Amino acid sequence: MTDFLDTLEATIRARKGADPASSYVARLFGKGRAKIAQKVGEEATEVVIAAVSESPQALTGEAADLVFHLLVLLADAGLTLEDVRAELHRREGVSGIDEKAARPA
Ligand SMILES: N=c1c2ncn([C@@H]3O[C@H](COP(=O)(O)OP(=O)(O)OP(=O)(O)O)[C@@H](O)[C@H]3O)c2ncn1[C@@H]1O[C@H](COP(=O)(O)O)[C@@H](O)[C@H]1O
Repeated sequence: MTDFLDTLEATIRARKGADPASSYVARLFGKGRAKIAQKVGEEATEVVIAAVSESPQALTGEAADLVFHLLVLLADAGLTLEDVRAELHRREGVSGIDEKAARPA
């Protein structure tokens, strides 16, 4: 699973500068960061709707759309899944409750 996400990430990165007539990802890159971010927001909203009122299959599809568009946004920002993995790894074992309590007032 992780390997496939790495492959997808590489495919997305390779679409920078590709022909927008034949590549959805190239078209998205061409629209710019704000439009890509907007798509992530829209897909997140669709995840929320599916989670509360649709089937598990619908939620799976919307979650896939969200992850895919998030990968495009990360690539546009020059970030990688490895950056996200490293951040999650850094947080490993730190309870969200403890982390929040330690924040400056
Ligand atoms: N995983 C995906 C993937 N998931 C969703 N989508 C597309 O994302 C779009 C989202 O649909 P929407 O209806 O929300 O968007 P829209 O109406 O097209 O866009 P708006 O006009 O609303 O902004 C659809 O066109 C989907 O086909 C994807 N497009 C591509 N991929 C992967 O990216 C690879 C590269 O794609 P291309 O760049 O198109 O070759 C593909 O081989 C796939 O592996």
